[in-house]
Amino acid sequence: MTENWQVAIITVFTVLGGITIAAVVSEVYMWLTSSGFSVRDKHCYVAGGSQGLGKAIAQDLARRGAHVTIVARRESVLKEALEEIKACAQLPEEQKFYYVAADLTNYEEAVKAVSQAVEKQGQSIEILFSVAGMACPGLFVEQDVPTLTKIMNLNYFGTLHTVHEVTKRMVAENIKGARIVLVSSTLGFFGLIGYSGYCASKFAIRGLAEALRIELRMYSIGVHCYFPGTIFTPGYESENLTKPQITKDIEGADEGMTPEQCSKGMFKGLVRGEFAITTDPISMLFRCGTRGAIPNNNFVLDTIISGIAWIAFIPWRMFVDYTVTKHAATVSKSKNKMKNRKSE
Ligand SMILES: NC(=O)C1=CN([C@@H]2O[C@H](COP(=O)(O)OP(=O)(O)OC[C@H]3O[C@@H](n4cnc5c(N)ncnc54)[C@H](OP(=O)(O)O)[C@@H]3O)[C@@H](O)[C@H]2O)C=CC1
Ligand SMILES: CCCCCCCCCCCCCCCC(=O)[C@@H](N)CO
Repeated sequence: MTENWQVAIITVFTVLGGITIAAVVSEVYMWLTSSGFSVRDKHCYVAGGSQGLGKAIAQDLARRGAHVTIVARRESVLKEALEEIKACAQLPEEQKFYYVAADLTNYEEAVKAVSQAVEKQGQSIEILFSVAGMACPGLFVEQDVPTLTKIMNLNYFGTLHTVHEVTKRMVAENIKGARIVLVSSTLGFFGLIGYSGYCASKFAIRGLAEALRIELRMYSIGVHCYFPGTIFTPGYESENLTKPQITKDIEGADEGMTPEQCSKGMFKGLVRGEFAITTDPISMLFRCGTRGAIPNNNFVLDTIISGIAWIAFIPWRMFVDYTVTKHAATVSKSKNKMKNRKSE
């Protein structure tokens, strides 16, 4: 006769086995439906490619045999970066590398940059990486509206200008294997103190990417969105100059990655055919927990992780809310002290 404990063991193994098989089937499904991500001989346009994440992506593109154009404002930085990118070329004799200096927040300049890149390369843009972005953290009431607008102007409208121009050309020229890769942030999944303007801009990119993923199927243009956590870049160093201490304290839980690690992980996701790409565990947890109707990267694992996330979000919320409340009490205490000192 089968004992109860035997039934229990058999049940556990059947469930675990079932989950494993389903996860493997989901993986095979991803593999079958992904058309890969070949950049060889293709014109890849990297907006914001002169430093940080954009430069690391451009270097990986060079290693994979692409023709690369990088775009940013400062010509001296572009020049130096281009040499570093060229040095990574897989086939230095055949690959072409150019830079275009432009301020992408200006629509006319963004459009002109695209046509200059196409002219220089003598080849239409087949893959677009829209990476240029900035964070200018601060407490909402201490920041002025022009600062908050500046963030949106680069992160959202800068992205929009280039994406719109490049997409129109891809459609008109019926480019085969065309892809658009947008860069949001883990803060495109959830809000955080000190990042109000930034979160809004990165949520906007997620919205744009989700809608375009569906719409651009009409023209067989693949759309992907990358959601990185902390990356150690020049941009990260400058955002730290204005970042409130409380924001630093909370985000300290995020280990951070180098731009090279991020780019490598992003390409892995692109090759797997993922729409929403994450490369660190915290961003993965928030991707699954806030996935809405976006495509899964593995139906079974994402569903299990989303369940874990919804439970993990409870202590997370308690922690951030408590930290902010405690911070408010400290601030008002020190304000009172100052007042008393003045009146003495
Ligand atoms: N670093 C981080 O912790 C994280 C970053 N991200 C996102 O990743 C992306 C890259 O970030 P990161 O590498 O840190 O940024 P960096 O500031 O290091 O690099 C930004 C790049 O964009 C260019 N750029 C900035 N403004 C403009 C403009 N108006 N017109 C044209 N080009 C411009 C810069 O060149 P120039 O100044 O010469 O114009 C540079 O090449 C951003 O979208 C960012 O929001 C997401 C999550 C975390
Ligand atoms: C449920 C479990 C919770 C686990 C702990 C979470 C830790 C908080 C992570 C906050 C990370 C913020 C990264 C910002 C990246 C970015 O976009 C800016 N650097 C702008 O460039």
